[in-house]
Amino acid sequence: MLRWLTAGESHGQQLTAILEGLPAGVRVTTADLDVDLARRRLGHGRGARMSFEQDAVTLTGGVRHGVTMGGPIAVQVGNTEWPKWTTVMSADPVDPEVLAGQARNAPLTRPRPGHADLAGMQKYGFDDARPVLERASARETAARVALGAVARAFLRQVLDVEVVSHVVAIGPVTVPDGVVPGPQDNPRIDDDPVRCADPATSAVMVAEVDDARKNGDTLGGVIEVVVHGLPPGLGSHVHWDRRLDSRLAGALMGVQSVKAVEVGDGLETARRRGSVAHDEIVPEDGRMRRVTDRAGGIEGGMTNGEVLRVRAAMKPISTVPRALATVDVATGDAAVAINQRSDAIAVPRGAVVMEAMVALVLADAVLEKFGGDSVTETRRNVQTYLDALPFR
Ligand SMILES: Cc1cc2nc3c(=O)[nH]c(=O)nc-3n(C[C@H](O)[C@H](O)[C@H](O)COP(=O)(O)O)c2cc1C
Ligand SMILES: C=C(O[C@@H]1CC(C(=O)O)=C[C@@H](OP(=O)(O)O)[C@H]1O)C(=O)O
Repeated sequence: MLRWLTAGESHGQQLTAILEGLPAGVRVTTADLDVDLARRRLGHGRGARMSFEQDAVTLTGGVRHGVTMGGPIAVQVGNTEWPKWTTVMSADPVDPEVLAGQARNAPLTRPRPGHADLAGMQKYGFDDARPVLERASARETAARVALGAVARAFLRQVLDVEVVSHVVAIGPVTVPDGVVPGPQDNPRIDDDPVRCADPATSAVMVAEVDDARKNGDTLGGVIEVVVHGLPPGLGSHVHWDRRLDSRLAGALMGVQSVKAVEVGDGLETARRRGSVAHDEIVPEDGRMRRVTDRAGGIEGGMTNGEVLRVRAAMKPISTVPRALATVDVATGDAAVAINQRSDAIAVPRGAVVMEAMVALVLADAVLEKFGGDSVTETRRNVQTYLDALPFR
């Protein structure tokens, strides 16, 4: 079983993450983590912080000379914002007079509709949104992406699995059906300002982002994660919490601002008749082939050997410059919500976070099916299974 945890605040000293349960022998370096962290910072519509936040990443446990040793893998991602926040975010008590002189420490009492501010203040008994937004912030996804890079290395090394993603909708602008990136397409898609795999749609998406920003507004959208190279049989039909679709949906819904998850053709499937909703199986050269991949590579909660496709829908950013109505909790009066430096849209960056979550869930499912204390052992178990697989 693979377990992972993150800790740390948006303007704290650093994020900390631990990944436990990965076998020994996975080749992974700081540079591998840097690749995905850099990808997470890109994208048209990103906020100012993403142009200077450096994501200073260090592997602090579980890896020696570029190879995992079987123990928990520990990662820290330093916040380059920290020097400006040492007093306001200090773990130890600070002299109240010193704090009073810090403009950044002024209580945030005008909660943003759509962010965690108000529900978090009520739940935890705060009269200031700061302690809520610091942890609700998607800054935390940098830690998940660092762990996802480790999971990605494992998947590549045991199964040649590639996890790619693309943005399929921004606001009302949607890519045409049938655009599915290949296993090596991430670098090409990364070059696109909105990580869209279709150049014509990309241009319209960019215009949509520019228009929203010009009007003091924000946007959401839909991301599709596509996974090539998975064998059939990951996950299981036997119990709800062993279903791979259930585990993927939970992991993707666990990313800030995700409001819906679809597997394969998802909601569209529900609108079709059965005769055109499923993936027919035909014999070909003594093997079997699926005519389509509407199911997105999962049937009965298990991979079926086809390309895996899952989609996550992100709501628009809730720090809307054209400020939304709220109540000042200090006075009870009508007010406009906090507006501060923010992304106008985080969907292109969010795609890299979704990849990380999918990679972590798949690495867990691979270990559940094949076990192994070393990459060599896991690979051997995979090969034995594939060699014995009927109807292949
Ligand atoms: C990668 C990423 C970046 C985000 N950037 C911002 C941002 O700059 N400003 C903001 O208000 N919300 C941003 N969000 C969304 C908030 O984190 C989210 O609205 C908040 O956590 C509440 O969402 P929830 O209701 O889904 O929990 C971002 C989300 C992600 C995934
Ligand atoms: C810092 C990151 O994203 C942040 C997520 C976020 C939010 O409310 O979720 C708000 C913004 O933070 P700040 O107000 O400090 O600019 C984003 O920049 C990051 O992704 O690394």
